[in-house]
Amino acid sequence: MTPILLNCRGAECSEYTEQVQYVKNPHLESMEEDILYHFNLGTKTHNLPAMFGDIKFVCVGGSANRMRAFAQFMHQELGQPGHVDDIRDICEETDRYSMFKVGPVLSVSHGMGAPSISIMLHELIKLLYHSRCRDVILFRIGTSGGIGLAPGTVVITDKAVDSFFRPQFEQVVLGKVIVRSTELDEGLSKELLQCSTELPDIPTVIANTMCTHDFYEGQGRLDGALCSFSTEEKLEYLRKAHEAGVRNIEMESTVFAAMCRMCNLKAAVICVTLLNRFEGDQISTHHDVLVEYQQRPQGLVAHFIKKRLGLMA
Ligand SMILES: O=P(O)(O)O[C@@H]1C[C@H](O)[C@@H](CO)O1
Ligand SMILES: O=c1cc[nH]c(=O)[nH]1
Repeated sequence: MTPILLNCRGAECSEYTEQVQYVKNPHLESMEEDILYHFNLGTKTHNLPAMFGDIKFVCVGGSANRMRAFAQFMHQELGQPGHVDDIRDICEETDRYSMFKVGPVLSVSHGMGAPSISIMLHELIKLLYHSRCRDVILFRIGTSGGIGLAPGTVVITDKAVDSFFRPQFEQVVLGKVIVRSTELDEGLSKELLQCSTELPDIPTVIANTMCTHDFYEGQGRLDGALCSFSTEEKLEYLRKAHEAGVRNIEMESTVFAAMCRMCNLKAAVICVTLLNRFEGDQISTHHDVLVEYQQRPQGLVAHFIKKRLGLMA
């Protein structure tokens, strides 16, 4: 694995002659200013290349606190100067998303579900474009419900599939349905799996991930405020998902994969399972155990980043 160049900011970097286009929008060129509203950042108000030009890895996950903890963890892992408590939320003036920068690593929260992560990704990808970043890899590090796996297993997504087990994401644009592929980078997934074998206590598999638009009925749960099906119908659906190679369920992977693919960004989805859905719906595991589970995708990605940076002995 070739270590990547650090401190290489956009156009200053002589190793690269061509910029990969992360955005696919002809209208952006003619805009005098671009306001990234939900980040409270903009091309006129902020020097984005100076602030973000050296970003090489972006990690996203639902919760703001988890993404702050991940930034603090990366600060230690990368031996960054200064105190972890001084890592500030770059988006602190908005309460939509949180963003933390640690050297070449950006850690961003995206909230729950496809609409929330989609808005964040539009602005994040434009941020990378305006900052003239190159060779960036994106990771979604999250939680999920497992299908036939022991709780605590980390699933690296092979195919991100919808509720019909199709590897696609449907977006309604101007009243028409646009279908986008959710194919992820196979080499990156394999590299992450290799990293998991180099770490103790991170049981990891590569498998399909189902992305739903709801946590309760949408994931076949019997414990929501509404439920329109029987226990047997729920189990039959989970069995069908299992037959389709699905081993975990979450709520963002398809749109994350589709947008990264459209925008030429290498990406991977790494989610820990909090429970085995064949055994129940409620997440009743002790809080401390859940916290440790959530750290597993973080440890795996940290190991990958350190290897890529040539920081492993
Ligand atoms: O990144 P997180 O752990 O928030 O992702 C999953 C999918 C939903 O956003 C949420 C549901 O609890 O967890
Ligand atoms: O069951 C689960 C657990 C976490 N996240 C989900 O979307 N589903």
